[in-house]
Amino acid sequence: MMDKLWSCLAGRRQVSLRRLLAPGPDDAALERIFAAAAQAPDHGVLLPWRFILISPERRPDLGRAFAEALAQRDPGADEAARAAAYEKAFHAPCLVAAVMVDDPAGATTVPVAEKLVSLGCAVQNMLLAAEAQGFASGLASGLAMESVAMRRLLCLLPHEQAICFIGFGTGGAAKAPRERPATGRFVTVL
Ligand SMILES: Cc1cc2nc3c(=O)[nH]c(=O)nc-3n(C[C@H](O)[C@H](O)[C@H](O)COP(=O)(O)O)c2cc1C
Repeated sequence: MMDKLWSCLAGRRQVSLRRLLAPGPDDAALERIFAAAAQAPDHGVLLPWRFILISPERRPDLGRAFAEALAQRDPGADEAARAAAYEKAFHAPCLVAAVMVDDPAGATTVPVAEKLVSLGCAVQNMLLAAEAQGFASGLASGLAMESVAMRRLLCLLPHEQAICFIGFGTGGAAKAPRERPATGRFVTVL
């Protein structure tokens, strides 16, 4: 059991979204990926996150949002830069936006940092569930996440924040394993 878990933990690597190729997960595999998110710890059981699957039909809208976000923060961006921003929407056969929900209606003492931790756990569960099913994955964020155009496209409420996109697909060229920090660098004993 530990071997299986470890092989997923150690086997997962960031694959840039443009290198994620078809096939992506089918409906059943994707459902397991989302079900894995539901296993995340969640202080207060607030469900402080949600995920938005970007359908193929809406990729052009996402592309326009990326391009608009670029134009907003850099009005001088040239046509090539705008085209590259638009193209990002077509990377990865399966693309999901990860959104943190800091719902004031759930007024509790759970701080926003804990909600973000819960989202991070959900995301990692999803990456591992993809890995366990033979799919590669990658995360992408950037300034466009907070743009007006992106917020409008994703229909975010004021208390919601798009954190990153998660791409799933079939891996690019195998990367050399990343050297991981020795536990002594981040574990101390009080
Ligand atoms: C919230 C979040 C956002 C990320 N956004 C990006 C990104 O925009 N571009 C990118 O290349 N990697 C992004 N990454 C992935 C990291 O670059 C990657 O995890 C890191 O290089 C370590 O590699 P590994 O995941 O293979 O261990 C993101 C990771 C996290 C947790």
